[in-house]
Amino acid sequence: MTALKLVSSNRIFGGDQRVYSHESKELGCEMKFSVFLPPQASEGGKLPVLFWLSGLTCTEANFVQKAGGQKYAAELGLIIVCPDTSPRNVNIPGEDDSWDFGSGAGFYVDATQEPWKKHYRMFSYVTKELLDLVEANFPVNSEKKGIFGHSMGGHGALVCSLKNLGLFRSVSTFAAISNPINCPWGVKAFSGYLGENREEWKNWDATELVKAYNGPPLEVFLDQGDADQFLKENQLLPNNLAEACRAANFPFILRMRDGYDHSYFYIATFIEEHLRYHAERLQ
Ligand SMILES: N[C@@H](CCC(=O)N[C@@H](CS)C(=O)NCC(=O)O)C(=O)O
Repeated sequence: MTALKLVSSNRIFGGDQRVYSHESKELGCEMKFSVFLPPQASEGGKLPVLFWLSGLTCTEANFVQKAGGQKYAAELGLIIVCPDTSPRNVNIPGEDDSWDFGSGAGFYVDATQEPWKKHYRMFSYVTKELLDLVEANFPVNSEKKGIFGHSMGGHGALVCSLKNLGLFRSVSTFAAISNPINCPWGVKAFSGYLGENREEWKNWDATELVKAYNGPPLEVFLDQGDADQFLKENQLLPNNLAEACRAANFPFILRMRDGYDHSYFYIATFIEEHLRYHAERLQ
């Protein structure tokens, strides 16, 4: 396992907000991730861990700087790990050309298509390599893992939990891309990373995965602002996922938030509710 390099560490609410870098085998490049260690991390016990997956254009920094989650994670004794959203500087022609494909837009899938397939393996990176690194380096209770995310990262949280039966015990999303095979962002990303076979896309689509789910009991907490511009542009399609959950008897909570948009202002407003939700399920 590769060594972690400490990039920064700042005390906040009695815990430490850190950034680390490491050489990723899955992605074939140097990656950064952030980790919040609550005060309880220095008391010798093992703590629950949450993985936060960010949306398009983000890095490991957006959540820690804008969501305001540390205060509640410090109170609840939760470790929060935030990876970057794609490989970086891997010299693929055009990797930096769009904000919704390539750099900053890895979509948490394992690409099968040239020229992306060697590096764009964010699904395996998050659910195997990063998870192993976190368990080896921080005081984590490996029985108590949850995952949550925003927009593209909400899609990632759903897919990482629905495809890894039993790995994550709690899942929540803010403004998730809920049915990517039927929205412009998803069609663009899946065409590029996964090719033109739309049957294969279903293996990476939360709405389709819920229909086929055959794992241990799981509930998804879906959160959505009703003034979200991307909801209006049919990029998010939460009702398609809710409908699939209803039809499959898959437990879900859908909270619509009056007047909230897609931004981290919205996330900061409801982050406490999500962190308490995870803490309760990871007790
Ligand atoms: N770049 C896009 C917006 C992309 C966007 O809204 N990204 C969301 C995730 S999908 C985000 O979290 N942005 C970073 C931030 O708000 O800190 C635009 O200008 O329309």
